[in-house]
Amino acid sequence: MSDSFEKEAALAAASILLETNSVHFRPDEPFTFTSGRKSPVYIDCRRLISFPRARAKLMDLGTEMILRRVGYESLDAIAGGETAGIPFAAWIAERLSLPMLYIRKKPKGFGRMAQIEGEMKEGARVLLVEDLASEGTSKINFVNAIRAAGGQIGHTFVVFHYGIFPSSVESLNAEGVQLHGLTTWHDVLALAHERGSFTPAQYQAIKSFLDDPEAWKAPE
Ligand SMILES: O=P(O)(O)OC[C@H]1O[C@H](OP(=O)(O)OP(=O)(O)O)[C@H](O)[C@@H]1O
Ligand SMILES: O=C(O)c1cc(=O)[nH]c(=O)[nH]1
Repeated sequence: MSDSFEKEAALAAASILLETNSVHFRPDEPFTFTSGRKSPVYIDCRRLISFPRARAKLMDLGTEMILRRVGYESLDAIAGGETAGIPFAAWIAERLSLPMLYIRKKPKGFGRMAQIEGEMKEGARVLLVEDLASEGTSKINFVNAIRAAGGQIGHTFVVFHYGIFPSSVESLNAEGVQLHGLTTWHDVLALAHERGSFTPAQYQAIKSFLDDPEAWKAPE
């Protein structure tokens, strides 16, 4: 983290995720990611919508991060990724006084057959907003949809970025898209350790997954 704003943002977001019980650890019954990967940990950012003070703080920080990193006059629309990205995109669009869109995972199979909902002008500079990035698979799908519909995209914002899968940043960078996240697993784990949120055994197990997710094996 480069400056005091970024440090404050990372700490506040990590603290909110812990306080709202959005951080899950379940080694005996692993979670399945969108990519198909099995994992003993899962972050449920969808819960955040039910906590008005926490979500307002996160959206204030997110808006500030976007203004600092992307700019004040460099975006024409804010697009939420179906499903979890949609409410966050709405709150950020409101704060930035920009039009909002949402992007379906797949084109709707009937009606207009649209994948992008809302009015996206040809060449619009779109920010993709999502709740979270793990391996980046869903982001690439949404980026392709924005481009196929005539939009431009160079930035995506998430509340939480795993920060342990280099492929997430690399695959987006290869598409010319920068990923901006408020906080990562490194921030959450450090704060959880400081607060004693996990037992020493849980802490070690989570750390060993985060240090080397490829080596982690789900129980038979
Ligand atoms: O693959 P990544 O780009 O790293 O992001 C992981 C995605 O997985 C989750 O969505 P999920 O597919 O579970 O759908 P949902 O938003 O409809 O719950 C989450 O909301 C992210 O969008
Ligand atoms: O990769 C995913 O699908 C994923 C991971 C995670 O921790 N939380 C989530 O909502 N999705």
